[in-house]
Amino acid sequence: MAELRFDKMHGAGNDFVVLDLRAVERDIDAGTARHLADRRRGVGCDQLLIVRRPQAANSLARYEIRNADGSAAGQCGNGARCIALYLAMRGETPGDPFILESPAGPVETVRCADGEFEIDMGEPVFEPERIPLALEATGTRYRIDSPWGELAFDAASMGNPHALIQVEDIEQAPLETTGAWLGRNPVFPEGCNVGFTQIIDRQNIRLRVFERGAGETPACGSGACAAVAMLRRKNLVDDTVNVFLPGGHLVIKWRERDRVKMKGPAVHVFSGSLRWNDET
Ligand SMILES: N[C@H](CCC[C@H](N)C(=O)O)C(=O)O
Repeated sequence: MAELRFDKMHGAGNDFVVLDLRAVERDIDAGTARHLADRRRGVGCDQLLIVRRPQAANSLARYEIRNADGSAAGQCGNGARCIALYLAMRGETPGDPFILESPAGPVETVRCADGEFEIDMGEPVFEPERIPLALEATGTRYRIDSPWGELAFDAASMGNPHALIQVEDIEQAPLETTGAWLGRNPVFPEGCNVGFTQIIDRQNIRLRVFERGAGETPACGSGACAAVAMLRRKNLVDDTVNVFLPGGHLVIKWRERDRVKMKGPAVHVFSGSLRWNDET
């Protein structure tokens, strides 16, 4: 029998099981991740966040991400804020900005006066081969034939792949059909998180994301970063944008050729421990 202590947390409703494995270097395989993420047989979450000892001298901790389907992910914006809160709750964070190591590279974290966290999420990547996306843009967008007709989208990486489809009415966005279809289409060799956005004005957008390995989540931090960068690059929004997702509100800042800053909430819900027969 295995026993694991965990913390249940969320960032704008995107929920996580946090496992602090800094003292016990053990792997968490895809099957274990799926078990922990199972909302009936396990604890239940969109992603599993595994806290590891830092590798870089100037970082507080390293984190790994597993989606609910057990697949590994390269970045998790809402998760980064939750790890920052997790460390702050243990009195491990200094007053000034501190570095966390994500699979996509270092992210700098600041606790704001209102208790939220601002994370420097790094630079967005637009080159298709680095997303990766096996498609060339036609004009300023990518176009692909789908069962529902031609689909036009933008694409970028924040350390994980994102596509963005603009819609007139976010409530009617076809996440479970078009979103699911594009997210596992072979043009994205590693799959993709598919965002649907309705632009309200230059400082406000609505966003829903069908996430790779998790389905529609209440919020997606890296997806919000990618969406603002893609829209800013086409001069459809300003440098600072309120992103309204079903689970909450994030503030994203990006100037061309700069790093994306994301500000948002993090909540600790409960701690617990789980025993199960890990030979399953
Ligand atoms: N919810 C996360 C994204 C998880 C990314 C994962 N779905 C993938 O890239 O496979 C966020 O707040 O950024």
